Amino acid sequence: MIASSSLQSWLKCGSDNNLARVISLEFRRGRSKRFGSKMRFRNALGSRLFQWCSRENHTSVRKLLEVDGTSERSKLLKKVSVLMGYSNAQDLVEQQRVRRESATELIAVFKEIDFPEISAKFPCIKIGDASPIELYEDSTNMKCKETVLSENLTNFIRGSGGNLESVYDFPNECHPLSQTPTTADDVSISEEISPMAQHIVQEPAVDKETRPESLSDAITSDNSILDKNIRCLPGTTSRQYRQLEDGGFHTVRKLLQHFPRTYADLQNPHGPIEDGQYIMLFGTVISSRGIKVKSTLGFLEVVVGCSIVETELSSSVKSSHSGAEQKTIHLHLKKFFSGTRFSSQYFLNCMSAKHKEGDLVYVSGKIKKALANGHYELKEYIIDGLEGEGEQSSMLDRKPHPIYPSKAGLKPSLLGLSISRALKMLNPDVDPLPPDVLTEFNLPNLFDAYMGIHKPKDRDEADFARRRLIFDDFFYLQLGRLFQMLEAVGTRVEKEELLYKCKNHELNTVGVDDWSPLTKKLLKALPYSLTPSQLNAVKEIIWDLRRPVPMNRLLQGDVGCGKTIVAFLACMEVVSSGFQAAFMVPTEVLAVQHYEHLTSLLDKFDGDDKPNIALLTGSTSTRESRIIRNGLKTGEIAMVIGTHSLIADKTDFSALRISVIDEQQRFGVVQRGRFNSKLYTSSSKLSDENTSPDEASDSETFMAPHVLAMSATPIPRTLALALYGDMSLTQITDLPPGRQPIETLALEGNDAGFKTVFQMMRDELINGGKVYLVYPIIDESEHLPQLRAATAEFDLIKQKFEGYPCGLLHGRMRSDEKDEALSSFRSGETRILLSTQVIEIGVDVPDASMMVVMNAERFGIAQLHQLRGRVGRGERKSRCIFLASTPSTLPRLKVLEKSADGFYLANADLLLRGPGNLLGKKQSGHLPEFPIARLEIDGGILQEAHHAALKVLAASNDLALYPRLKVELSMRQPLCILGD
Ligand SMILES: Nc1ncnc2c1ncn2[C@@H]1O[C@H](COP(=O)(O)OP(=O)(O)OP(=O)(O)O)[C@@H](O)[C@H]1O
Repeated sequence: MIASSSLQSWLKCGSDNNLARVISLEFRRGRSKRFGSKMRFRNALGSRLFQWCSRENHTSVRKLLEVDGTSERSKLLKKVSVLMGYSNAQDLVEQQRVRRESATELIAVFKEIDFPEISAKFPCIKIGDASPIELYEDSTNMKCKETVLSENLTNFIRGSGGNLESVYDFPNECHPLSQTPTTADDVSISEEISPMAQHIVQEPAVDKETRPESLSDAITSDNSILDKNIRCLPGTTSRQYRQLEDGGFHTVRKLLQHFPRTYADLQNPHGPIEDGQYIMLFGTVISSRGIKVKSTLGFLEVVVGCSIVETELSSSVKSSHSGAEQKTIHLHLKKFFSGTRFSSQYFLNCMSAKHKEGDLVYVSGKIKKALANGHYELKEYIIDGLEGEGEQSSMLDRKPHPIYPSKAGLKPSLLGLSISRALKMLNPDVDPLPPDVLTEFNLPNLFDAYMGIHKPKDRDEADFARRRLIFDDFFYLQLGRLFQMLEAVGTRVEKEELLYKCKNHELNTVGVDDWSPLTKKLLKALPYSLTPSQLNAVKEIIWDLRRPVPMNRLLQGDVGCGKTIVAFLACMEVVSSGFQAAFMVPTEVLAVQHYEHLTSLLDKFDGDDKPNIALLTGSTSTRESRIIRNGLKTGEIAMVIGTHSLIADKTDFSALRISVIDEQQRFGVVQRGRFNSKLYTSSSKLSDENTSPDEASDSETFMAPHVLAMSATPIPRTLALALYGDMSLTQITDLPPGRQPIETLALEGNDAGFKTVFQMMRDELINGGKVYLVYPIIDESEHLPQLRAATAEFDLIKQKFEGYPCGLLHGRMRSDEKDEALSSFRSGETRILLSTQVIEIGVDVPDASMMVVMNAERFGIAQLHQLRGRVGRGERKSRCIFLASTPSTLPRLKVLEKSADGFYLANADLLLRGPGNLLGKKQSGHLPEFPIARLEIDGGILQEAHHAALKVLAASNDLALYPRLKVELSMRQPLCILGD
């Protein structure tokens, strides 16, 4: 008894903290099999106690503590814990954990931030320049805390050789509460430490007038706060730091670039609530309790009361809106915990304490079931507290409440809280963009943009902010790319030309009067006038062709918008100057079609200046192709239209100046590059009068041909190149006059579906239309019995539509048979064409008015869009029917019902497939990380960003005038990811 009280008094006299830590350690080691060593136990706890006993000569106490063997170990731990005033060892561990976390968090703030390391990494961070003592000097309160900390918490550490981590820090998986479900978000410490941390992050205000303009000065300017380590965030616990870092949020910028996925409308929804419905409501915590069901099971139940407006008249309280009723519903949020550890009353109490009665919260989830009138159980829910007065008042002010997507298992509430803290650190002067760019492009400054996206006053402010942040995404990409190009271009001429282009980006067209005579002649020969955007496209391309730097341009326009004639005109411009043009298409059918189209136009030329045009495909006879190749080599042939044969090794050009690649997505990267190896010789003259003879000969020798790629549906890689690469973009945005939208229907290909389709076909044929039937395969396949085959259905269709001649077209037919089938359909000799996807690319039969695609789910979205583009190419109203094999595939096809916009559909594809490796040869890959931009709707901002980047580089091509932009660029965009 005496021994016991003596030990008790010793335990209570100041060393209890240390001893408790030892016991806690031993207890946890005992639980974790990995650490259940008797040896350690003796060393750690035993030796301390025995030392003390020996010193104090307490033999009786010594006896009391004398235990041998691990079976007695737990008894001792319990005994000592009770003597120390805890109910048992587990209770001690629990309380130690709470203390330990608080301590570690505080120590983290004082000790863990390695200021010199941070400042070495980020020279812009000023705190590293000052000695830590000075930093803390102002904060006596904090200094005091640090001293207490040092004394209380580091005593025993010193006794253990100063190695806190090794002695007390457990690997996460061994921590008894490490498996705590992530419902807990301990922020209690944050209030305590925030004043100090705020002090740390506050930087001296910089007088705008005296702002340094040199690069080194700029590096230390305030915009660099964005690249500070998040460990500088005020009021954040070390556990939260770790969580954030594990989630990839290493810098303030990363955090601020985690944008809300949406904003909650603070008006709770109207209408009745049904089972399974997804709801997002604001409300007040009514109760929160942790209930232990049995020794290994417990649950937490939080009841939230939300006020909603219902349209049903049965509810009790009338609102001011006529016909609407306001009532309070109760949401029951339950979370179950299993295992003795998590079902302890202590743990459950801790969990329930997270939500206090009266707390304002935001709840989202699915209604599981109605429990009673006005009471609903919610599943898969998220409950976010509205932390701090700011958020609560934002709720009361009915401001939009940002909803953050979770990332790497981080709770949206933690992210929201950390973002709020990061915003507090921001300086209004954080923007590296020059003010004139902001004014010209009507953008908010960066500070306002971050505030506006995370804490908008209203939706408009959020939208305005979003515009700026999207602009930044694109602007730095464009700036980086152009900057890199300027740095990298080899010759002086190219550099100057590129700069010229940058400086005069608004003068980038050549008016019709200045076109070459041949180009003007072709324009005159057309049976129609060009649409405004076709005309603009030609002007833009011709301007580029006259630069002595190779053009790399994408001509994008939706199916049937008339890209071919634009490319023909560009070829004529080059031919007119004595150079050669090559026009490469992916199929023979298309090559023949283009060849016939162009020759028919050239036939209208009067005089004898008609250029010599040739057709070269795989089906061209050996003799004929030898003659053509010879003509290309000698320069006798000015323009060649063909397939892959154009890039065969044996095809040489005398002065190739432009290569047009139609439907360029059909060609691989390597194939496109092959044209570059066909450098033209310097024998021909240059058309650019502005270029001096010296420069001309320089560039002539080394310049690769201009490349004009055409695409209706840019595949992901193309799109990515337009964004990242040096590919300029010309768009045709209008359709020739008289075109009507194609009526699109996605139907299930069952009996009823076919009946409808056949009836529609009949109506179309009676009205004089022509119908394409597209099949996924040529012949029936045993392995794929569900697929319809073109040849197998030929007779059936002939029978069904007697009196309407049918044709067949597929890839296994001979070239002349294909031409024959297509020209019969074009002339109207056949009215129904059963075909495979061979018609997908570029086939132009203007009066074809209906298309039916069998087993449409077998085709990609972009492919279906291309196929659909084979109809609606004239003035006749057209229809396209996609037949799905199963109902489950219908939703994907319905995307095409809703949109006829190639860019939108390409993006749907982009999201599914990723844009591929930009610089490699792969055609598949992952989506680039755009934190906020959505390509399908933000193309306009991309253009603006491009212009802004040009403007900046035009003013200072090496960015010497904009040091802050240069720093920002390197922080955002390590240039290596852009290639080169
Ligand atoms: N300005 C115009 N006015 C009237 N018709 C035009 C005009 N421009 C082109 N066309 C006609 O529109 C049809 C489609 O043109 P074209 O084949 O060049 O389209 P495209 O953009 O290449 O389409 P796709 O991507 O499907 O190949 C052709 O019959 C062409 O003669």
